[in-house]
Amino acid sequence: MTTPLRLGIAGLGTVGTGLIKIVQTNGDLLARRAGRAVEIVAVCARSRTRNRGVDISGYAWEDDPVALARRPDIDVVVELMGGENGPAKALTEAAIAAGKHVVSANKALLAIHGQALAEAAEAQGVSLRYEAAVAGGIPVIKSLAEGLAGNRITRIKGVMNGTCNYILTRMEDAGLPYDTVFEEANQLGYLEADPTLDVGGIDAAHKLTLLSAIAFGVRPDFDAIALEGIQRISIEDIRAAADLGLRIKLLGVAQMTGRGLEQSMTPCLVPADSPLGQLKGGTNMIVIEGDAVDQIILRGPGAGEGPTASAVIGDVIDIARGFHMPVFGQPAATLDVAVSAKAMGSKPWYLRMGLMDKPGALAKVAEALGNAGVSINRMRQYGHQDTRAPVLIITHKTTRDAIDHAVDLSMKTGVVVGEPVALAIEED
Ligand SMILES: NC(=O)C1=CN([C@@H]2O[C@H](COP(=O)(O)OP(=O)(O)OC[C@H]3O[C@@H](n4cnc5c(N)ncnc54)[C@H](O)[C@@H]3O)[C@@H](O)[C@H]2O)C=CC1
Ligand SMILES: N[C@@H](CC=O)C(=O)O
Ligand code: NA
Repeated sequence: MTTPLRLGIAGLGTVGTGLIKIVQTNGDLLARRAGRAVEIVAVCARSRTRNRGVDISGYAWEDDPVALARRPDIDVVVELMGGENGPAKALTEAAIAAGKHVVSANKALLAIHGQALAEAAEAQGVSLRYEAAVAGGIPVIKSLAEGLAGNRITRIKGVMNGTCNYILTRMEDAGLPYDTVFEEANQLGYLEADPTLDVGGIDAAHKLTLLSAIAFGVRPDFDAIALEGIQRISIEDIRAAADLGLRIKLLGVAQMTGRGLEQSMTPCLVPADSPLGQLKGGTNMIVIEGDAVDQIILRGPGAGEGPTASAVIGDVIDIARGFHMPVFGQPAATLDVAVSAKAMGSKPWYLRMGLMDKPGALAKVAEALGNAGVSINRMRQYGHQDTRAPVLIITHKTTRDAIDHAVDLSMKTGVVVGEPVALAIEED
C-alpha cells in the first residue's frame, strides 16, 4: 500500500480555502491521478476560529508557521500566506532545511529570494514548485519548463495581473468609477494583501521575473524590469484609446535582443481587436514565442480562489507522483547573471497632455518633440476643458528615453498643464 502524501498548509485565506475545498471534494480523483492519497495533516493561519466555509476541525492546528514547516508528519509544506519576507520566508527556509517539499503561490518571495531558495532546495533534493504564483490557474510554468523545454525562447509578453485588467476593462465596459471596480476586484479575491503591489505593477513584475528566469535561463532579477503601474491611467485615457481603436493593458514584455534581455512591465496600448485587446476582467494571457514552436497563447483566470488553488494542487500531484524538476527548469547554479536592460525597444507612443488654450501652444510642443528627435505620426485635439486644451499625439517608433526627453522639453515650454501621460503602443 502506497503511503499518503501529507500536506501542511500555511495560510487559509482565498487560496488556502480553495485548496482545502479541492482536497475535500476531489479526494478520490486526486488519489487515482497521484497514485496515492493526498491528505491535509496540519494547518496554520492568523485566526483559528474565522468562518471560512470549510471544516478544518480534522486537521492539527499550528499557531507558528515555522513549527508547521518542521512537523515530522508532513511531507509537503504549502505556503499560502504571502509576503516577500517575514514568516513566509522563514517557513520556506525551515521547510527546505527540514527536507520537505514546498509548494508556494508567493511570487513576491520567489522573485526576490528565488535564487537562494532554489539553491537551497536543490542542495536538499526537494521540490520547490510555484505554478500558482504566475498567472493563477494558467499552467504557464509547466508550459515553459516542460512542454516548451526544447525551444530557445525569443519573447514572452502578456497580461499577468487580474486586478489591473479587471479595473481597466470594467471601467471601460461598465462606465464605473475606479473605486467601485476596485471593490469588485476585492470581493472576487483578486487583490494582494497590499493592493499597491497590484496597481503599481509590482505583482505583475514579480511574475515576469519568474517567467524570464525559466524562459531565458537567467537568475531571477526583479530590479532588471522597467516598471510602471496603472495609477496614472484615467478614464480619459481609456476613452481616448477606445477612440483610436486601442485598449490599455498592463503589459509585460521580456525579449532577448542584441543588447541582452530587455524586460518591461508598463501600461501599454494594444489593438482593441487583438487577442490581448479582447481580454476582459481578471483573465490573464501569456504569449510565448520560441524558435521551434513559433507562437503559443495561453489564456485563463489569473486570480481567485478556484483557479489559484487549481494550480497549487497540480504541483502537489506532481510531487505525489515523484516528478522532480529544478526550480527554474535548469539547476539554479547554472543560471546566468542576466545581461539585462530596463528597456522597451523602439515603438510608437501615445502622448496625452493638457495645453494652455492660447495661440502657439501646440506649435511649441511640436517643436519640443522635434528637438527630442520624436516624430509625430498623428495628432488629435479634444474639446476644451476650462482653459485647458487636451491634445493626443501618436508618434512614429521611438525609444522610451526619447519620449522621456520629449516630455521634459514639453514641460519646459511653459504651455503644458498637469502631468502628461505617455504609453507605448504594442502593435504585434
Ligand atoms: N488571491 C489570489 O487570487 C492569488 C493569490 N496568490 C498568492 O497566494 C498567497 C495567498 O494569497 P491569498 O489567499 O489571496 O491571501 P489572503 O490574505 O486571503 O490569505 C492569507 C492567509 O495567510 C495567513 N497569514 C498571513 N500571515 C500569517 C502569519 N504571520 N502567520 C500565520 N498565518 C498568516 C492569513 O491569516 C490568511 O489566512 C499570496 O502569496 C498571494 O500573492 C497567487 C495567485 C493568485
Ligand atoms: N493580485 C493578483 C493575484 C494573482 O496573482 C492579481 O490580481 O493578478
Ligand atoms: Na499558473
